[in-house]
Amino acid sequence: MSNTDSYPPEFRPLMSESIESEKKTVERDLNRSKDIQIPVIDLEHLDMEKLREACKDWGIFHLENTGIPLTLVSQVKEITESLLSLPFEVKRLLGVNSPLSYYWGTHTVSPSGNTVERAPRKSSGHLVVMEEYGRHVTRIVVTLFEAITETLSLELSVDQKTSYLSESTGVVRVQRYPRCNEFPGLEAHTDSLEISIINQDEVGGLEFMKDGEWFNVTPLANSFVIGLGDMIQVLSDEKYKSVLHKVRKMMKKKERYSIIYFVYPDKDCMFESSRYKPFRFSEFEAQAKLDVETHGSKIGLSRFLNIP
Ligand SMILES: O=C(O)CCC(=O)C(=O)O
Ligand SMILES: [Fe+2]
Repeated sequence: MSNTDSYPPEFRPLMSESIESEKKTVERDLNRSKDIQIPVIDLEHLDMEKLREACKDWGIFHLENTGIPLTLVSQVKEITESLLSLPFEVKRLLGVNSPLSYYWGTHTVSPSGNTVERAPRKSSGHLVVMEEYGRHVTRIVVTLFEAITETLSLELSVDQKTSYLSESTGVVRVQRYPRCNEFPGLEAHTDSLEISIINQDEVGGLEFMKDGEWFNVTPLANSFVIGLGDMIQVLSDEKYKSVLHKVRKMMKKKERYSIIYFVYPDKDCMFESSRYKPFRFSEFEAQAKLDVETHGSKIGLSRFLNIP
């Protein structure tokens, strides 16, 4: 199926190129990230020691047995695909009052193609499904956050918990990466938040850095990928690290979809730790945004280091 029309005009020339020759593909494959088995955490039967190790040594892991009905996940995938495959002009022009936004490029990571438009609310049925999905991922992230703070022996009051992990900030973002040789892609970054829940499809392409090397996150059926963000790094006083990750630029066979849930601290939440100057989350966000606008990419936590 040719669905070039559903992509922004500036991406179409990249997509119409034929997928490069077998020889070039082999050369490129030699430079590819390595395969590795990341930890698999069972949410229903949480092994706290395994979780601690996954957070300390990896910052990224698969989460299984989450209690999300598989039919709900399939419905969310179907909605994602149907919304994103609408003609670009339709997505750009419709639904100005919709709560859904549409953008292309990587505006939170670098300013490339950062135009933000509104996308259509396709039907209220879609909204019901997305809300149900939102409730599940919120439940999962709250459970996981509590367990992570337990592995750190952090005793947080209810107010502190809801400030560090503010449920009302949660957002589900659906992303699509075209099938092509070289796409502007998602460059290496850490997420400016607590925890991300990534649902990547079977195409794969998510990569992360560990001990200075890039590795693939091989898709694992019926599970999610959990990534620790910058605020877990601060909260844990660097016992746990936010994971540097990116998405491969070349999708050889198929376009790729990912459905991600991001959840942030409250804007006023104060972070204090031995390594960083005290800051409010809103200050961190504003600095990250400014850095993306002025330097082309996020600088992140090193901006807040507590160097005497
Ligand atoms: O698409 C993905 O799998 C990851 C996306 C991501 O890391 C992000 O949007 O911050
Ligand atoms: Fe990310």
